[in-house]
Amino acid sequence: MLSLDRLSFGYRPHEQQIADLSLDLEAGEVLGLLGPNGAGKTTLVGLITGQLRPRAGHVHFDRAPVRLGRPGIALVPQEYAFYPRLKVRENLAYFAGLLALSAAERRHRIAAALDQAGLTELVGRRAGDLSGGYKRRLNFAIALLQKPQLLLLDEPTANVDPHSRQDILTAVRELSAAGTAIIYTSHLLDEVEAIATQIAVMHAGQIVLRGSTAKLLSDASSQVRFSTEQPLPPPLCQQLQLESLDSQTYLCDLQKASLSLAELTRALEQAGHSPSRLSYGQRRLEEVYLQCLAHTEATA
Ligand SMILES: Nc1ncnc2c1ncn2[C@@H]1O[C@H](COP(=O)(O)OP(=O)(O)OP(=O)(O)O)[C@@H](O)[C@H]1O
Repeated sequence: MLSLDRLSFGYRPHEQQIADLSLDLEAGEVLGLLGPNGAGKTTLVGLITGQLRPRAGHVHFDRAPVRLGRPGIALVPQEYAFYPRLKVRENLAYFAGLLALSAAERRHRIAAALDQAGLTELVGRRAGDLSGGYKRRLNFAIALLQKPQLLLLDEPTANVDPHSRQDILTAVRELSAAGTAIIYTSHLLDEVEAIATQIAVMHAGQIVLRGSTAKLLSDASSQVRFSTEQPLPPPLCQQLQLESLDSQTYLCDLQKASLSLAELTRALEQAGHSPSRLSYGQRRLEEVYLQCLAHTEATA
């Protein structure tokens, strides 16, 4: 459905914020787009929606090149994108009026968007007077008016309370179940782990890790993470094939190192380093993400 082919982009002639990036996404998938500050997530979102033009490469949606305002692609931006002086109802009526719809279809879409975003009770409130969480919901409702096939959400739950966050996540799940492809950028990894079917990690304008959430988490399930009181000597790290996450936190892939958990702890104890805060089994996305970035930075 969405296909990015060898995209490059720079804000200025000698800069490159997106570097030879390719990515595909199918209907109904929720892609968690992760990466540290400045990795290029918002820039990539701008290229997908057609707000930015690639220097090289292509963005295709349903096999046609993407242009700004293409029907079927909607964005929930980081910043508030409505008229604060207008009421909630007036904002929705204004944005629905920009779509080529019959009056009946407009009314229907407004009611559905209000319902999906949990805003029905607040239609008469001035948008600027809403709380931060409800302003986010209004941003979301405006994007839903289009009934998008591809919905991009750029940190939609930043500064949102747990209740509003759950409502937004529920709405995202419902949209994905109905076939909408979703790209979701967030720094809240628990949230991404809960809703994303696919993960892409960006670093310096490139995708450094990509795969299904289930596969990425299960691939890492033979890994043990532990801490020690003192940094371990490099020969011991080499012998046990340990990857250093920070000066006193290590990761061992038992499968790759051909070790059992008992053998690993015995070897550490024999060398005088009792492991503490040891975790083993299904990994959390946060660990996979941090490991990926540590590895990327170490090899950069
Ligand atoms: N309008 C702009 N003009 C020039 N440079 C920009 C502009 N917008 C972003 N950049 C630069 O592009 C790079 C990528 O920024 P971008 O906002 O896409 O990152 P991000 O991954 O979304 O970060 P964050 O997690 O902080 O939102 C950064 O180095 C940033 O300084």
